[in-house]
Amino acid sequence: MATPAASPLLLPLPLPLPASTFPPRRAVPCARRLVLRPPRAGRPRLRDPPPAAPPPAVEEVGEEEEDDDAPPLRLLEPPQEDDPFPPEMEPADPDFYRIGYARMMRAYGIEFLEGPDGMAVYASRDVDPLRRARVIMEIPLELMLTITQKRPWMFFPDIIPLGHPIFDIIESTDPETDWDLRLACLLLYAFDVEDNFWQLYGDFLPSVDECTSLLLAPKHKTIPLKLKRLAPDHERFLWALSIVQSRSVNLKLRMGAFLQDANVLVPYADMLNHSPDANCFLHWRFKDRMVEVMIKAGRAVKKGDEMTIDYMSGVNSSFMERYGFSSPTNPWELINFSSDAKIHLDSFLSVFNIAGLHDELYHNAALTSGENNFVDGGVVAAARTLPTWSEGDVPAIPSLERKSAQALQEECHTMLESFSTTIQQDQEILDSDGHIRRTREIAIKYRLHRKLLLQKIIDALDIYQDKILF
Ligand SMILES: C[S@@+](CC[C@H](N)C(=O)[O-])C[C@H]1O[C@@H](n2cnc3c(N)ncnc32)[C@H](O)[C@@H]1O
Repeated sequence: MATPAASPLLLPLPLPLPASTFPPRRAVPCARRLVLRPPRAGRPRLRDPPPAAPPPAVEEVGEEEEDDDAPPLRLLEPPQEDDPFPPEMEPADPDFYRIGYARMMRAYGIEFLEGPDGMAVYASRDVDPLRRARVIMEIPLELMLTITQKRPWMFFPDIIPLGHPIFDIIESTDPETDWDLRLACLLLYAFDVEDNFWQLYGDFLPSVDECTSLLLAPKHKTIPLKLKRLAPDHERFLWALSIVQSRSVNLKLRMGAFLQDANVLVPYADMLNHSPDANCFLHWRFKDRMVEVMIKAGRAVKKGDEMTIDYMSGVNSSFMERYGFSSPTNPWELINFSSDAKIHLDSFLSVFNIAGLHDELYHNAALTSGENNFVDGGVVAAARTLPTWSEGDVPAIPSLERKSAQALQEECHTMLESFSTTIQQDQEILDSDGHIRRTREIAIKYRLHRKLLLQKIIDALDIYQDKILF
């Protein structure tokens, strides 16, 4: 990492991936299968290649522990080495050849495939639940884009010539609000540097058409003047912003004596999709400056399972703004009601056999008779978002409850009518054979999920009114 004040450090540049390692997005057919191979070393060698590095020892993370006798996950494939040089050649000073050496990412027991939500990471083998978290990917700092949120500004890539406008941008922007602008600069800069890793990795990033995060929340409408040198046109600038918004995460990085909150874009790990019930998490390994993707302790993984991380807790609208997607089962969904009407929390929960505390509501399906599958994530979301009351053991009065339920239903109807399309029309657009751009498709899905939730709340309140009589 470097600070703007420091003279540029000549740290090793990452070696580029061979173009064949990971077929580019735009060239890959729909049902593509992306298999990650450990890249070949590209530099000349005068001695036999060293034996393949053993899989790293799994570290203890937080409270999570690991079975000592568990077999390590194997690399996807053994490294492929260059042809050895003729034996009569003298080995030269190995240090000379280590200049410019860079560590590459390593992956264990996973593969990168195209799924319903774009590129994603899947288990390529079963993993038994372990008492400690287990590494499935390691990505060295040199490949990441990072910028710390407090001074001293430390960032990567750090081989930036003194006087470059990036220093100005970093100095003059607010890390709280403009973290995306700062990261976007680093991304654009990395693309400018010849042979930079990101020039190749960029082929696997979504194109402008596929970027959705700016669709509903265009934060930076114009390119700051200082950025013109990095982003020649507005589209490129927006693309970089969208990429960092939708793919970066916040991590605490310990660098020497500093423990810093940083915004980071971690290649390969940025292919992990989000789940509120994620089976993996990211961890900064201080000793050798690697980000690890780890399977959570106690989680069993079956071959073919999707590996996910939890991006953040938030309502669909925040997911849409930041990451460009929403989910119909997002347990954090929220609707803002303006009326004073409230329904009795315990009565509502008991009608649907929902128990637990507000943040951890769950449905007890065993208490539901027959094939009734009305209760799902949408009803749990409804229980969270509906205005409710609860006063000790004071029971609900059915007539008052029905009145409140009707008032809330009316408000949902008004919200539903405020959309320019109906649920059915949205569904028809999505089902139609005509080609719609991915950005539009995602925005329509978001709109649809919102409406489906409103409809679900209306239906749930119907059932509630029926049952509260008894
Ligand atoms: C960090 S990237 C993950 C990799 C991405 N799927 C790709 O194709 O490159 C985040 C993006 O993946 C998609 N995504 C991630 N999790 C999702 C989810 N649970 N549902 C729908 N889309 C999701 C969204 O488009 C989001 O902007």
